Amino acid sequence: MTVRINPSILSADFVNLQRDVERIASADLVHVDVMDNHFVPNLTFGPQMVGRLQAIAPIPLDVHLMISDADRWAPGYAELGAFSVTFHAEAASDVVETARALRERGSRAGLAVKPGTAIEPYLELLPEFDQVLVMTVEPGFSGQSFMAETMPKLRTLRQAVERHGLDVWLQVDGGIALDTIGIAAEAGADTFVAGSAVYGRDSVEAAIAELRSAAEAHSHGTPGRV
Ligand SMILES: O=C(CO)[C@H](O)[C@H](O)COP(=O)(O)O
Ligand SMILES: [Fe+2]
Repeated sequence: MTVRINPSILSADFVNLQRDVERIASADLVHVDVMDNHFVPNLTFGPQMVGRLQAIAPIPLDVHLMISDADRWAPGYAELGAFSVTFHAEAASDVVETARALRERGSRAGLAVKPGTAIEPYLELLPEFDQVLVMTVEPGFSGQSFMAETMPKLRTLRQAVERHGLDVWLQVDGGIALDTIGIAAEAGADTFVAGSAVYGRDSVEAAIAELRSAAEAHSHGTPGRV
């Protein structure tokens, strides 16, 4: 199974964002956290900044919207050219319509769920999505501790994806570091967001390589895995 490492620029230096985005060129995607101080108690930036990041980033943008009224605002991020746009199930009134609007505009459609949100109601909708994001912390801030109690949700998703032969990426976000990434990989994740575990290191390149090896060692489909 292909492992993807998506550093989160929430842990970057906002005054030197271009420099910090260029430092992670060896990663797969740039994870861009959009927060509105309403859906979550934190505020980052909006479409103007995402448009500039899209113009300068050396790797594609993985936009994670933590904003209310996702149905209304998500399609605009796809129009900026983002590779993927993920919105929260808790913030949308029609997740299928919003996912279709994203795909029509050329982006991968992602559905995110908070730690306390059950995944079962969305399993039959999986073909409408290209990726599902299981939050492994309460959304809002970087540097929080990984919540292992979210792993059963990931196992349920992995089983559903395999059973139906779907190509849906399973992403985790929050508290992913060298000591937790293997737990999420073993539970079925293939796409890993890491903020502080990348930008908190002197060598972000070494951090990305080490996270990738640790995930691959526990990934589904790895030769030798039972
Ligand atoms: O969506 C997020 C927070 O809501 C961020 O992507 C996440 O916090 C990444 O930071 P860290 O890896 O330090 O937990
Ligand atoms: Fe995120």
